Amino acid sequence: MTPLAATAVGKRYRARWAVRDCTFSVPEGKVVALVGPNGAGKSTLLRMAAGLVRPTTGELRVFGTPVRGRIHPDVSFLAQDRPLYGNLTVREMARLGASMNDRWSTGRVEEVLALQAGVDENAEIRTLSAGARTQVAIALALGRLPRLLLLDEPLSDLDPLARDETLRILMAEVADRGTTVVMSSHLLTDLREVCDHLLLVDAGRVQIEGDVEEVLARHRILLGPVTGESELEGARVSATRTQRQATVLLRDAGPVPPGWAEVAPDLESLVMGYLRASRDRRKR
Ligand SMILES: Nc1ncnc2c1ncn2[C@@H]1O[C@H](COP(=O)(O)OP(=O)(O)OP(=O)(O)O)[C@@H](O)[C@H]1O
Repeated sequence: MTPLAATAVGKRYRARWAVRDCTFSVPEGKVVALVGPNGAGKSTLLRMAAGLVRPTTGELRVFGTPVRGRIHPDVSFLAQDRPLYGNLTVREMARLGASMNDRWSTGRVEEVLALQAGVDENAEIRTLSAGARTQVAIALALGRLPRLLLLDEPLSDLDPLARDETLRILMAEVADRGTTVVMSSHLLTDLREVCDHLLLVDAGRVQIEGDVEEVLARHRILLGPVTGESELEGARVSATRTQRQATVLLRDAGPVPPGWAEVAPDLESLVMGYLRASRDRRKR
């Protein structure tokens, strides 16, 4: 069953669309990178999937069930503001989690906390650094034993060690339990090593979506003379030019014309190419 599917989903705040006509589906047991610049609509999409925000148009389904104003029992959501009670200790917060959730594993929370070297279970939440609070929030999210884990910018305030710990915990979660993880970031570098599936959004719209290897395999970067661009076959995503040389990102490229060199893009250059195209469309 598809963990998360969106059909023509849009969200309008007053006159402005935060998310527009988004259609995608997320494969089971994979790590999905929800990437896009600031203000792209990532948090809005995740909040809609968690049932916290109602779409203006379209529909989201979680494991086949339409999301209707409440979180699906198989979903955990880590919100960007990490809502935790500052005057409780980490241990007390975990006990509160147990009392608030029908399905809960204290053992799982303790297991995750034990893997997070920088988190003291007896410390009051308000004394913790932002990074440690994020780690506690992730442990609590896993305590719900989710089948779908939605994480809004989970790595943004973690130091390199905590980031590494967190990624290992999430990788083990996917490998051992088959959990699907959707993680947002405005930096692809955060997620590049771990993601199987890419969902790139900008200006509220999906720019590209799919299995990372398949997406990469469909694209080519061609370098050649600016005067010869009309010879290129394939769907042009974007291009940059110096006086003499053009660098063109193509989808489903045809044969390479004489005088042109071909390079396989990495995920970084592919994402940059799509974001450049999106920005150019907005400028027009
Ligand atoms: N509650 C709200 N009321 C009005 N506008 C909103 C609200 N929430 C989000 N927006 C607007 O919707 C757009 C998308 O915001 P969103 O937070 O979803 O983007 P994002 O990709 O998560 O950005 P960031 O990486 O900065 O967190 C932005 O222009 C934002 O200002």
